[in-house]
Amino acid sequence: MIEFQSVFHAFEDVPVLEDVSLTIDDGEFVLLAGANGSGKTTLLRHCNGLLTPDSGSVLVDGTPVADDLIAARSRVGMVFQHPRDQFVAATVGADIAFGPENLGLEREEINRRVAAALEAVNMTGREDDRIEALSGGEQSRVAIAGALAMDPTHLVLDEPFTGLDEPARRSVLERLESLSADGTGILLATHDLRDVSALADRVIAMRDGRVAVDGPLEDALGDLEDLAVRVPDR
Ligand SMILES: Nc1ncnc2c1ncn2[C@@H]1O[C@H](COP(=O)(O)OP(=O)(O)OP(=O)(O)O)[C@@H](O)[C@H]1O
Repeated sequence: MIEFQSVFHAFEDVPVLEDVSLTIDDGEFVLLAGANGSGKTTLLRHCNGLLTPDSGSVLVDGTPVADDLIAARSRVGMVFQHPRDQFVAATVGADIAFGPENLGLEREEINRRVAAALEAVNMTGREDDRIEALSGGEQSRVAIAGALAMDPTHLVLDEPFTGLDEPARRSVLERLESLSADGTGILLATHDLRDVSALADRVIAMRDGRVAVDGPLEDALGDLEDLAVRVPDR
């Protein structure tokens, strides 16, 4: 479970998160919506300690993130909006293997996880490709694969479908759906709820750093339209 307890965060005295309280349960698939600048990325970066609250707490499975960063980072898989920030190796296979290697897993298990993660993003057999030679969409898929290979208990994704072609998007969505069914909590930030709405248990929408909407999508549609979020046709 990921829990925000009355979290405040400011950048240079400008408040960006104000009194954010929410819980993502295991196996719950939650969409995080809101206009540009409403605080989505800032919220996501608190889930594994990339940012720390000015006041309030963020807990992962009951432990404050700030008390055990390593535990939070092994439990919460993070996919950034700009995947270039995320790579640590020159080739696809080496990059995806990096996290599982740090967990001290056996080579056979690492190879299995890399292959499964590549399959999930429709890139089977691309282990030896150089990351810098990949297209933007392919790099996004490698970033998602890197998070999947950690087998995290929670996945936090910031606009993961930007630049993905249709087969890749569908493949990633299917993988997220099955992970959620198996108990992985998923928090996915997006401006566009149309593609993912069928999977989501709940939508949280931010307005000016505050949670403006939190509930099942069907209850929230009217409010979401006011928040510059693309919603499915009714
Ligand atoms: N490192 C930073 N330093 C100063 N201000 C920042 C920083 N990061 C974010 N902000 C500001 O915080 C506010 C919220 O930004 P954030 O990236 O969380 O919004 P967002 O909802 O994810 O937006 P988008 O939909 O455009 O990705 C913005 O006004 C932004 O300019």
